[in-house]
Amino acid sequence: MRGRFITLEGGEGVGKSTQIAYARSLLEALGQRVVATREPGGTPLAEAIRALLKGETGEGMDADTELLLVFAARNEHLAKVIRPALQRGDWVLCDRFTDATYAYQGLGRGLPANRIEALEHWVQGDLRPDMTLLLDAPVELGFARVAKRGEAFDRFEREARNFFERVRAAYRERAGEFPERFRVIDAARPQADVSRDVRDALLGLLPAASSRSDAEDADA
Ligand SMILES: Nc1ncnc2c1ncn2[C@@H]1O[C@H](COP(=O)(O)OP(=O)(O)OP(=O)(O)O)[C@@H](O)[C@H]1O
Ligand SMILES: Cc1cn([C@H]2C[C@H](O)[C@@H](COP(=O)(O)O)O2)c(=O)[nH]c1=O
Repeated sequence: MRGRFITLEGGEGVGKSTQIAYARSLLEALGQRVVATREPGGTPLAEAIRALLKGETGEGMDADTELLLVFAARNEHLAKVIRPALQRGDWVLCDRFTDATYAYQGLGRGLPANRIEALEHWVQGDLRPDMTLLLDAPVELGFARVAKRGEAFDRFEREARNFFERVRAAYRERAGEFPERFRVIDAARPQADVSRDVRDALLGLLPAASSRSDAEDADA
């Protein structure tokens, strides 16, 4: 049986990594095999591309170069990690995927959607996430959380506020376009409230045999 492909999306600092860690421990406690991964990244080569994208060379980057690097990393990640895991029947929890490309390189950078669609079709074929959890929160709230980490901002995080407003708007548009796939979660609330919504969304994908009370035991 093919596994489940779940992506978490949203702007900077909304809590994606936090909720992936939560989802992983919940699913593992329910006896599921889980691969938790991220984009860009997830393999040594894709992580090296991530470092280039995040700006470790210190030079700027043409928007089309950025788009091509994102999809080069994605192709490697799909070939080495995501497709094999799904073929084994595992759950794949991925911190960002192609919706991020539509948000950041599409509305954010202003690249035309048909350029992204062409690469999506080439690299993914018909593979799409089974479910996408969009953690939605005001841009300033996400940045306040990122700032608390006390780390230097990367090449994306140094973009202007209106870039991230476009990213947020693009994610919300995508959620409206694909309502069967997206669950929009208000990520401005305390962590435990967000996790409850994540749990409810995931339980909806589990076979009926894994009951809600099992999940409540795992959560305790
Ligand atoms: N609901 C929440 N309320 C308050 N703080 C939170 C919440 N969720 C996560 N945090 C904290 O906010 C910070 C950012 O969270 P996290 O790293 O999970 O976000 P992210 O979306 O993965 O960030 P990035 O976009 O940088 O990858 C962390 O310090 C985390 O502990
Ligand atoms: C998948 C993907 C990612 N990005 C950007 C978005 C973020 O600023 C960084 C990833 O770092 P984070 O720790 O997850 O915040 O990469 C992008 O521009 N396009 C994409 O497709």
